[in-house]
This record gives sequence, C-alpha cells and structure tokens, in this order.
Amino acid sequence: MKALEQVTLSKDVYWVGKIDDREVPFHRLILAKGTTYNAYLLKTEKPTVIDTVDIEFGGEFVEYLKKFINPAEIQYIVINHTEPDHSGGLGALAAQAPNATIVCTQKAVKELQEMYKLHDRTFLVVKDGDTLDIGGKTLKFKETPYLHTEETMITFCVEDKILFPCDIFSTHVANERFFDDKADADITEDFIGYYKVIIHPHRRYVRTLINALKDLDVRMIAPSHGFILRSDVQKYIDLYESMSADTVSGKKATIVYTTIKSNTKKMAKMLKDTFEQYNIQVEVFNADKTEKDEILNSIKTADAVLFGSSTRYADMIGNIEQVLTELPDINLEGKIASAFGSYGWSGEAIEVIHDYLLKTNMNVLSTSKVIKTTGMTDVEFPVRVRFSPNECKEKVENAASFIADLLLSSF
Ligand SMILES: Cc1cc2nc3c(=O)[nH]c(=O)nc-3n(C[C@H](O)[C@H](O)[C@H](O)COP(=O)(O)O)c2cc1C
Repeated sequence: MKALEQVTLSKDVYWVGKIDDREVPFHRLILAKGTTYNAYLLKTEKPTVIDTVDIEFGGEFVEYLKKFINPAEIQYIVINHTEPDHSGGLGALAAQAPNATIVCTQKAVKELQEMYKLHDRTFLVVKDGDTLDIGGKTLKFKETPYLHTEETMITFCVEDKILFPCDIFSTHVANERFFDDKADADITEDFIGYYKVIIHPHRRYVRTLINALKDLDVRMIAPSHGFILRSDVQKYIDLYESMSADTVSGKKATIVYTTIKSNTKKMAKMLKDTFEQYNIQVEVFNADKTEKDEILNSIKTADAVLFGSSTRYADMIGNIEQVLTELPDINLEGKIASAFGSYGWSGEAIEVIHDYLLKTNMNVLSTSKVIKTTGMTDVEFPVRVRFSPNECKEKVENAASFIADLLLSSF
C-alpha cells in the first residue's frame, strides 16, 4: 500500500483504497489490467469515510485506515453504492467505528442492513440536494438511480469541488499513480471501455446526471475504480455526454395487436407515444382490421416489432395468430421483438405470442435478458398488464424506452 500522505486529493482529503492487480473477474468479464477500489477519508472535525473496498479486502482496508485515524473517531461512513466491491469493507469498518452513522439513500438501507447485518446501526437517509456538515466541509448528495444500480447516489464536497461518483467516471486499471495526469499513458481508452460495459446500458440516466453536474463546479472527480480525474475534468464529462447521446436516427417500430375491450389497444397507443418521443417512426395495426400482407410488409422494414393480444379463455384473440405463423419463414435478423398484452388473471396469450416470436431469428426481449445485460429490475418483457393499463402507464413506457435506447445507440 502507498503511504497515505502520497495520495492527497485536497487538504484533509485522502485516498484510502486498495489496489487489486490480479486479473479480476467482474460482470462476466476478466479485468485484464486489474482495478482499484478507491475509498476516501475526509479528516475533518467529523471524520468521514466515503465508500470502502471490495469485500475480500475489508479487514485489510480497516487496518490500513487505522494508520491514519482511530476508527472510533469516524462520524460518518458514506455509501454511494451498495455493490460489494465498494460497500464490502463496511462490515469490518462499522464493527470498529461504533460511533459512525451510515449515510446512504433510502433504497440502500435495507440492502446494507441485510448484507452486513447492520440492523442495529444508525442510518442517515439522504435525498437529492441534501447536504451534510462534516465540520469544515460540506457534502451534497444527488441520487443517481441505475448508475449503475437502483440505490446509487453521488457525493459532492462543496468546498473542495470534488465529486465522489463511485462507479461513474471510473476506469478498471490497477495503478499506483492514482491521478490521470500522473498516468503512464493516455487513459481515455480505459475510460471509454469502462463506460461501454458498465454505464452505457443506463445511458438514459447518464443524461440526467450530466444535466445535474451543470449546476456544480466540479474541479476533480474521485471515482471508486481507477484514476482520479483532475487534469481536464470537463473532457471526461463531455465524453459521457457524447457517448450517452442518441447517435442513430431513422428507426421504425411496428406494433400489431388484437383486443376485446381496448385495453391492449391502449397499451399499443402508450408504446407508440413513447417511441415517438424518441423520434422513432411507428406503424400500428389492429390485426382484425388490416390485411395480413400489409402488416407483414411493415414488419419487414421495421427495426422493432411488438405483438400484443389480450387473453380470452387462455388464448390469443382475433387474427393475430395468422400473422405470427408466417414469421419463422421470413428473415427478420437484427430486429428487436417483444410480446405485450392486457389480461385478467393468467395472461396466456402473451406467453403464446412470446413463444411464437422465439421461433423467429429476432432478438426477443425477456426480463431475464434485461437483468443479465443491465441489472435493472424495473423493466419487464413481455409487457404484461392486468386489465386497464392506465394504472401501469410507467411500466409500458419503461419497456418502450428500453427498446428505444437499444435502437438509437451505435454501440
Ligand atoms: C370471455 C373472457 C374470457 C377471458 N379469459 C381470460 C383468461 O383466460 N385469462 C386471463 O388472464 N384473462 C382473461 N380474460 C380477461 C381479459 O384478458 C381482460 O379483461 C383484458 O383486460 C382484456 O383486454 P382487451 O380489452 O385488450 O381485450 C377474459 C375476459 C373475457 C371477457
């Protein structure tokens, strides 16, 4: 470990993390250059630790920290993100820092309590814009859901203008140089590589973050993996802004549905309206009122295809099956597909449509795929709604936004 004095970000702000120079398995990848788990100590009147290290190094982390502060003096432990490569040292630290209050979002509380058996500890729940006086410095918090999991937040030290964004703006490089301007080589490629794998699946949320950062005068970014960015902070923010932007245009979605009382028709309209907000052209067909060939022609030139039917006596309704049976004989490679529908209690029609779509060579979306590619649990495929979709508008819109994000990104 480096001596603490050598890793000073600002007055009384120190790096207290762990360099992991192994080939680290992570998110189904092997991090060939290793990584670092960056934690920070703000040695103010109310000493504060921001994030910890991987669970494997929790004990080592606390021993290292002890060289610079008696853990009993620590007043706050800020946990920006609960994933155990950052919160992993919390159990060990909390045990030796009995006076510390754990600062995190509401969603993080239960996860931390359960992961580290901290039910008896004091938590301070912070929300967007909340500030915390740590005696000589002020911390300001912003919730950043899905950057990159649901409970995440970022912390900004107002006086030092240092942003502690945890996973955001990270790089996976084990290094003892710590700062981007001290790196052996240009780190841009590592920075972009990290963004693509971890952050890009949530690029919709990146745009919200970039807007929020415009109100902060960020002079240094101290993420929780890899290099601390201080040479040209705006360059890195601009890179996130450009990489998260919609770079593709001219996409089309075809929506085909059948309905008894218009609930599924309403879902089709919600999907259409959401796609159109992203400037995706949409063609909607009631399969009972349109010639099959007209629908098939639209499908052939679409980039996303959505089929919906309500369920009557455990089956699809109307003519939709006549279109579905034709699909396996057409080359639909590269298109995204999903089933949707309103139902009452079981919704078999939606599942039967899903099975039909799986017989094609389209990329058929499923909840399993969403979780595996993004970790998100608030987007579900097929899109199932009980009776009227008016109460679940967000669910339908989230699904359409997810598809739009896939269509409008070049990587
Ligand atoms: C005659 C009839 C049979 C139904 N059978 C089923 C069923 O087997 N499973 C189910 O989940 N819902 C069933 N439903 C409920 C409908 O799927 C539900 O009302 C749905 O919201 C209708 O959507 P729509 O307006 O798009 O047709 C049935 C409804 C009717 C009127």
